[in-house]
Amino acid sequence: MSVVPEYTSSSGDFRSDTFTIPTPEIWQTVAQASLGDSIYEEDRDTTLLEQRVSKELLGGRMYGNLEAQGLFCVSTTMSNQLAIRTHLNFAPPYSVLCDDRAHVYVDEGAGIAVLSQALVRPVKASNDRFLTLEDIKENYVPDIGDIHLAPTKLICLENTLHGMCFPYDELKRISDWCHEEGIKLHLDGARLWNAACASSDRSPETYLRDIAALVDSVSVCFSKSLGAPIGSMLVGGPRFRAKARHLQKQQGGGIRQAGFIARIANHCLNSNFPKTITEVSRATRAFWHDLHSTIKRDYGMNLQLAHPVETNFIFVDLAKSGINLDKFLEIGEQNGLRLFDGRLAFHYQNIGSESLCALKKTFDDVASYYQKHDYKPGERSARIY
Ligand SMILES: Cc1ncc(COP(=O)(O)O)c(C=O)c1O
Ligand SMILES: C[C@@H](O)[C@H](N)C(=O)O
Repeated sequence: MSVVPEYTSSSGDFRSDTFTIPTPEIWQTVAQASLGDSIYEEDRDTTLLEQRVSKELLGGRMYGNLEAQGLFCVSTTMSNQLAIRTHLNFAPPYSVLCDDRAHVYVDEGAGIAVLSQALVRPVKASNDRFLTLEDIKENYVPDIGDIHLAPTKLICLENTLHGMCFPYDELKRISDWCHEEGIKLHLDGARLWNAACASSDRSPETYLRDIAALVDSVSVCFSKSLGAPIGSMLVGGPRFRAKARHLQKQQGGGIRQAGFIARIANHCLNSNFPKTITEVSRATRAFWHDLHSTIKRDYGMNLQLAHPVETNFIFVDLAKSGINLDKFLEIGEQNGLRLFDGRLAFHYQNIGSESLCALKKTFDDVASYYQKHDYKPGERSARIY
């Protein structure tokens, strides 16, 4: 039986912000966790976290001034799929429209089709960054009684998506239109914390509240940039939460003594939002600025981005930059780094000087290699994010 090597640090891990590991402080907070059974809604820490996220952080109101209520979930895949099933409420034929890069479409195991029996309408963002209302209008399926069609009953947006922020004003336009058309709007906000900290025209706290007021439901995640090992929160109106909680139990997603998980999530909120998450984004942008300019100056290599750097991700387009994926991973490993491909995820445990020096040296070594070797595209292309 193969032995999995012990994972003791994420300082050299740029694969994703999901790889952060619990800190000693996290384990210390567990000792004070409440012990109630959260399936019977008897756990204090779970209830306090649900209330803190829905009432305090998201301002207590969803679209239509509905009271916001939180449902603690084990993952954001679960909270997204529960939201979709709850909104669609089993009346196919219908369809869900989303960005063709959306996690709910690309990375949730065809959950929309399998669990909600819905057609998915993936749409390419015409600006390569976020879906506009025009993109949606050109691709949604109207409910006009045509028995050939699967009318659009839900739109799922994502903020951030590939580290890019969804502009508030565009989300407002889409929200207004959706609700005139009788279409529900869910937001996959696994990294909504990051978008809030990157907002240029309102505080992170105000941003979260303003966003929640535009959507019918939102998922926020504790196990990404916040640094918790597990946990997500699905927030919606009272009837929505009641139905989602029923479906959660049906799917085996009910959690007995969830107090310690909820307490850890709350601890990570206190520790990392908004200050730490803001610092990670600043460090990410600064690293890219320095990397691009020095690699060009020292080696003449013009590194290309697949997406703009707005929060905690740098998406280097390896092929356009003339870098073979396998060579990049090989040199990264030589420098003690864990990489998936050109997507570099920054988090509060890998922005120390040693980590960033190892990452910079990786690119120096790659650029130096290509001063002596021609670029050969590899068999394997980068993961489709
Ligand atoms: C945008 C987005 N949504 C949802 C998820 C799913 O989260 P989880 O891993 O908790 O299921 C992820 C990945 O972690 C993600 O990047
Ligand atoms: C791969 C995906 O599920 C994960 N959310 C990530 O961004 O790493």
